[in-house]
Amino acid sequence: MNTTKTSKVPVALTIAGSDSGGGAGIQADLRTFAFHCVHGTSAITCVTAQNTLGVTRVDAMAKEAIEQQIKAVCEDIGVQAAKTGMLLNQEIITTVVKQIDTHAIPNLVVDPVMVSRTGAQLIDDEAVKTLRDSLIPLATVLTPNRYEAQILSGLEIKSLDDMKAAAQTIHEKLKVKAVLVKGGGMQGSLRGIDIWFDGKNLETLFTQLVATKNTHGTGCTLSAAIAANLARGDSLFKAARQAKEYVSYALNNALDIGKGQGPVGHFFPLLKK
Ligand SMILES: Nc1ncnc2c1ncn2[C@@H]1O[C@H](COP(=O)(O)OP(=O)(O)OP(=O)(O)O)[C@@H](O)[C@H]1O
Ligand SMILES: Cc1ncc(CO)c(N)n1
Repeated sequence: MNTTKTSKVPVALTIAGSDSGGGAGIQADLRTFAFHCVHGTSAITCVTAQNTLGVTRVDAMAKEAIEQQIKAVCEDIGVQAAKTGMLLNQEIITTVVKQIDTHAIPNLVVDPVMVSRTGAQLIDDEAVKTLRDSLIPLATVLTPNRYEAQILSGLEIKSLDDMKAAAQTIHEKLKVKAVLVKGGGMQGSLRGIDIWFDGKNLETLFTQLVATKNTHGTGCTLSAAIAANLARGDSLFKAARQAKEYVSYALNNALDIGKGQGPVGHFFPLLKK
């Protein structure tokens, strides 16, 4: 008698960096996929020595290693959605774009990791240009933070109206299906607010501001949750709206570990769907 239970489960792929501290990157993505009952696969683009205080070293993976990871997953398992996170340089971005095209990866969520929430640039200008011109046009959903939205829209973002203008400008300029401008880098209660635009609907996604310093990995968790929801078959806006709620849960369950900014908490009851 066949006693093994098999199930058709949605599969998502994260193409991102490794965070040794476990709070962001593929570590946050895979936990997020799991809590959405989505099987998580990964292609590591770079390895960071990182903790709650910051990043002390970054090593890029060879482009062949990135190619082979994506190929191995797509040729055997297949994915219903994917997200991109930290793509360190132009060569990595170009490699990832080629693989996304070769394997026709659907439902791509691009988290354009270029500038940290505090405004520190994370990748060089050449990489920013390649990200904007080659990868972002492939995005189903783009999730820039405040500073990344300023770069991509060319607009200064200080208010909610500025966030709305930036979302519409980015959608128009970069031809993405939908864009979610994240508010974590804004001031006051705006930190809990994101602006969605998909060419038709301009929506404000509001959650209460969570008074915690432990917000490491919020951006990774949000984009991974959107990808997980898309892999499960949700519509674009529903995927984003539910992901926003998930991040709010994760912030309210943040982990007080390390001497700096602890990670958001993915450990709470499985989502009731
Ligand atoms: N203190 C907070 N309370 C409520 N929501 C928050 C808070 N901080 C961030 N968020 C939410 O977290 C999500 C990520 O936004 P953020 O601007 O922090 O992205 P990011 O800079 O890419 O994140 P990361 O720091 O992980 O790179 C957004 O939905 C934002 O509204
Ligand atoms: C590996 C990695 N990816 C993304 C971020 C952005 O939070 C980070 N800090 N580390």
